[in-house]
Amino acid sequence: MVEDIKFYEPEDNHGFLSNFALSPITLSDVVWPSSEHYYQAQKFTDLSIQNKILNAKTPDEAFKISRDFAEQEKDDWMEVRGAVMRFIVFEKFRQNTYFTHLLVSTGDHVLKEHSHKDDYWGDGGDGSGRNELGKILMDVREYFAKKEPFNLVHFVDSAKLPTQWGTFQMYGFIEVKTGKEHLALVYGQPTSGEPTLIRLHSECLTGDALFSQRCDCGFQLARAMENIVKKGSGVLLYLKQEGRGIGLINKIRAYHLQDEGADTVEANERLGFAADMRDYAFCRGMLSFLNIESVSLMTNNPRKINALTDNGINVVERVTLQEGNNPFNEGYLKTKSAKLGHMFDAEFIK
Ligand SMILES: Nc1nc2c(ncn2[C@@H]2O[C@H](COP(=O)(O)OP(=O)(O)OP(=O)(O)O)[C@@H](O)[C@H]2O)c(=O)[nH]1
Ligand SMILES: [Zn+2]
Repeated sequence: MVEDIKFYEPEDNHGFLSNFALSPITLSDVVWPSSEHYYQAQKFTDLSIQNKILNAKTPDEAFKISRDFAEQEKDDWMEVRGAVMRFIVFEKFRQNTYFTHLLVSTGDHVLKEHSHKDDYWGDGGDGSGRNELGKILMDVREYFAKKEPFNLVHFVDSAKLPTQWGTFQMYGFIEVKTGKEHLALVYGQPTSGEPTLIRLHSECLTGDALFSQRCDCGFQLARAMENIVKKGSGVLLYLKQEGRGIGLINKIRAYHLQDEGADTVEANERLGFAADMRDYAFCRGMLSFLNIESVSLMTNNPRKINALTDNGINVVERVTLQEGNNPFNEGYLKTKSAKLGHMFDAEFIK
């Protein structure tokens, strides 16, 4: 059974669902610090009261000011309050895409405002309340859940990842279309407005974890993480695309054919696969969650540049990542250059 998500205090788990969560909303050039500020102010026609609430330092204060003037509430407030709430909750999420990602990532859990004080907007504390706010939030969620980029991945959780180069923050996502688990490793605080140094790294168990010298993956992974830490900030997307999308066991079959003389492209084709089965469209969801719109991309692979560009990410610069050439991957690197278009210096693959 899917458990209910109960929220109340903005600083607690799922607090972003509360109207008391700070989330600036701009309406006709006026910036409301929270949906609570806006909702409380709409109770009054008197502009001076509206302004007092607008300028309240906190949502709690906005609520208290509104109580102080309770006698001056609009006559029709009870009839219109539902529409006002629906409007401002929708705007809150429309204008705060990070919150929208979090909202959509709650999937199909029932959302409940767990309030002992309120049995209209909330659940009344004992579950008997109408939970009208929860219902509005679920309607808003349904609307955005179908829209890109929110429909691409669901964020699950985040934790620290200390490494030999520095401590990254690791974010876990589920790709909606396939159910695959992907990671984002974030180092430092990428500056908004500036391109972020990123790498899209396709999973390669043999290279990344088992020290294989058949490919260049493990060496590239290490260098990419080092480069990010040296720069002070950046993001590595670790993508569940083992074997260029054919999976680990099929990659072993492909390696077997390569042991017998096939190159990396021929081996895939003999197994009935395209040379490269990867699709990067969902990366836009992860980058949107992290608020990244323009990037310096560490890659030698022109397909990755095109995939991001096609998905609305501005690739400002390509950073080469030529690492780990050795006698065992010489043929592999040459084939990538000749058949897959990888951009290597002649020196690197000679
Ligand atoms: N099918 C198949 N996959 C391979 C082979 N060697 C490595 N891979 C996979 O290829 C992916 C890495 O892709 P690469 O083409 O090396 O490099 P790239 O990531 O596309 O491009 P760069 O950004 O330049 O590194 C990983 O998923 C590996 O598991 C192989 O011989 N056959
Ligand atoms: Zn590899």
